[in-house]
Amino acid sequence: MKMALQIEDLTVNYGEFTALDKVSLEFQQHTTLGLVGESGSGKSTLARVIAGLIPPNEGQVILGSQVLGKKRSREQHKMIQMIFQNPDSSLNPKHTIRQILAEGLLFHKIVDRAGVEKRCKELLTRVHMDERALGRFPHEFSGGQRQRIAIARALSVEPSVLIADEPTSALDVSVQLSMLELFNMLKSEFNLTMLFISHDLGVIHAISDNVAVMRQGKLVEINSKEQFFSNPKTSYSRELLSAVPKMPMSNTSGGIS
Ligand SMILES: Nc1ncnc2c1ncn2[C@@H]1O[C@H](COP(=O)(O)OP(=O)(O)OP(=O)(O)O)[C@@H](O)[C@H]1O
Repeated sequence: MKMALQIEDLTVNYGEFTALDKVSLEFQQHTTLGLVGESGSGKSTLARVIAGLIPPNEGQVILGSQVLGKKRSREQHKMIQMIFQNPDSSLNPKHTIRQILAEGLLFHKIVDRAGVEKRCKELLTRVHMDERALGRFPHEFSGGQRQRIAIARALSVEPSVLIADEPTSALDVSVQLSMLELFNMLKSEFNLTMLFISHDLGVIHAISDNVAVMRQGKLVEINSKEQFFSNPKTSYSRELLSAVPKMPMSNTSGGIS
């Protein structure tokens, strides 16, 4: 299978503190890598480096066959998009949903001005929202709907890689489930390669093809989902799994939620 993204020996220091310590990973095209690890293990830092939001002190990110330098081109930036736990961080409260979606479409010349309205409507449909949302403002929507708008915004520029950092953590369980279904659907529709961060192993089970585990800035395990949940490689992963209360079996969590 082709590699969509590779990261090699990524290291990030915050002053004396090493938040990422020579992390290397490969992402096969059109797969989802679930990233788990305790709070402070470096998951968000890794996500932000891959998305180009913070530069690494060492190491590199390779997208397809291109090494992404410290200053990414406009095209390189658009290819890796990120979604956050709080959608408000990427939605300008003073802009209508139309303006929010149109911005990236025009900036990256995905469509011309005449094509914007149609494309905005299509994007909303893809995230299962009504096109009448276009004239409204972010505060007029629920948290789950705002997250859908943030997803539509990220996908508007046609990225090849989507990074989602705890995108369902702030949502009710019922909304979480429909959001996970949406991510799985969009992964196929948009041919995405995904990095999905969650502290919830039920969510990781529902969304991932492969699972990576971080601890204290280091990658301690990378495994297929099946192997991770049935036969993890490290005692740390076994600890993580055993810390999860056993719940009645469900379709999404395989008993771990
Ligand atoms: N800008 C910063 N300056 C200094 N230290 C930072 C900064 N950002 C993160 N850190 C530290 O780096 C470590 C890794 O943080 P990071 O947010 O990547 O962890 P995480 O695994 O995503 O945690 P969580 O699950 O709680 O979000 C933490 O100890 C954090 O306090």
